[in-house]
Amino acid sequence: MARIDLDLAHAYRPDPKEDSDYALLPLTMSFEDGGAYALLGPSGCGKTTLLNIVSGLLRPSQGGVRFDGRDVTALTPQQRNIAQVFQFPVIYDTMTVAENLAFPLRNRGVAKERIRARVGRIAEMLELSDQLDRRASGLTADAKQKISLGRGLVREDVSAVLFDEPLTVIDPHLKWQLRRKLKQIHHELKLTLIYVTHDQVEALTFADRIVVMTRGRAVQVGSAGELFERPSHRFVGHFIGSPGMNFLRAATDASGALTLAGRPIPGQADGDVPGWRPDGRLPPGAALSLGIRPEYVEVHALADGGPLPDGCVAGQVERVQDIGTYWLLTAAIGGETLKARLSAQSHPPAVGARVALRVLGPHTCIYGADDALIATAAPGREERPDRTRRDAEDLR
Ligand SMILES: Nc1ncnc2c1ncn2[C@@H]1O[C@H](COP(=O)(O)OP(=O)(O)OP(=O)(O)O)[C@@H](O)[C@H]1O
Repeated sequence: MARIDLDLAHAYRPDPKEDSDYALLPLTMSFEDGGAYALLGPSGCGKTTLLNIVSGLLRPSQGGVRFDGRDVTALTPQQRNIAQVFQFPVIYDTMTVAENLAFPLRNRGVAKERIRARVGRIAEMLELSDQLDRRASGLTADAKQKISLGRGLVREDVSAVLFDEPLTVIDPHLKWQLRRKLKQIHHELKLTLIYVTHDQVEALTFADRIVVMTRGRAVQVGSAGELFERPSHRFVGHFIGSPGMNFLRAATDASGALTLAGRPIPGQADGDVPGWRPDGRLPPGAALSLGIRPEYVEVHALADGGPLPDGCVAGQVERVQDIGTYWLLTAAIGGETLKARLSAQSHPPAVGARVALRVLGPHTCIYGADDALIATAAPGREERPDRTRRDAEDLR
């Protein structure tokens, strides 16, 4: 196993000038020895490029790669001692399942007894034990991909195992089982795993740390809880969660108090809003964006002409959807919309009702004009770090 350090950029075209010429903009990042990582982002954001640079299939146009401090930039995947699992099964049809699993070990001259033990263990983990003597040619695509996963995991001496969307061909139910299985296998084998996916549920279930990428940039590296609670960039807030984070156009007045549509959000002067006190002074007179996840928006009835509760904005209910495990309420606030996830046991307000929506609280995030996080609630606020993993379960 190895610690992997990257300090690089990559452009497929020669002589890159603008950001858009780069598949990967300059980045510095480390994968800790024995960690389970996911590279997550939409199509074309640079995930495969990054994975291929780690494996040695691609040489970065700038900078380099270090394994345990050693410069491996010019080395091949074999020399780097990398195992890879691709989208589609790479196995030998004429061999049995056991022979396929044993292949990477036999290639390296591992002793027979050791091979038998390791193949037995991997087959057991992947529930392939009863198929070990079957010829691979007769197996389903799912079973073949399981063998590919097994071949990737069978060697104990690899620097890292890299997965490029390995569950694409897998049937949805089995996909769910395998995601959990891989997590369990990581805990047992303690291999460094890097897993490319565009599916947030897959990333959040599998990885301890997730690298969120967009347009050639790694915008945040964090645990599921960190990405959910404190997205460091608006893209992360939007991409993680179902639905993603709400963003409202906001500003600060001369004293640094937050305003929406030119009106101060009530309660800030006294610090009365429950759980809300920014962890730094907000710049006065700035154009900002207020981010709050649908899970954390509180919805209260609002009497005509009645005062707005602290930390709230006024809105009108546009839509209420029954999602099964929760209600999804959409409210109009001036020209913008805000979504709130309400408990399935609650009685949501009717469409057309005027409501107060609490947007300031312990989970509010404030973003600057460049979409980067500039403030959250100061410590001491209520934390719900397990939320994302639970949400990932809801989505499956
Ligand atoms: N061999 C190549 N030559 C030129 N451009 C490439 C090459 N491979 C990828 N690109 C471009 O580099 C950018 C990043 O591609 P990459 O395949 O790394 O993204 P990705 O996030 O893995 O996408 P996907 O999920 O669709 O595989 C894209 O704009 C893509 O068109």
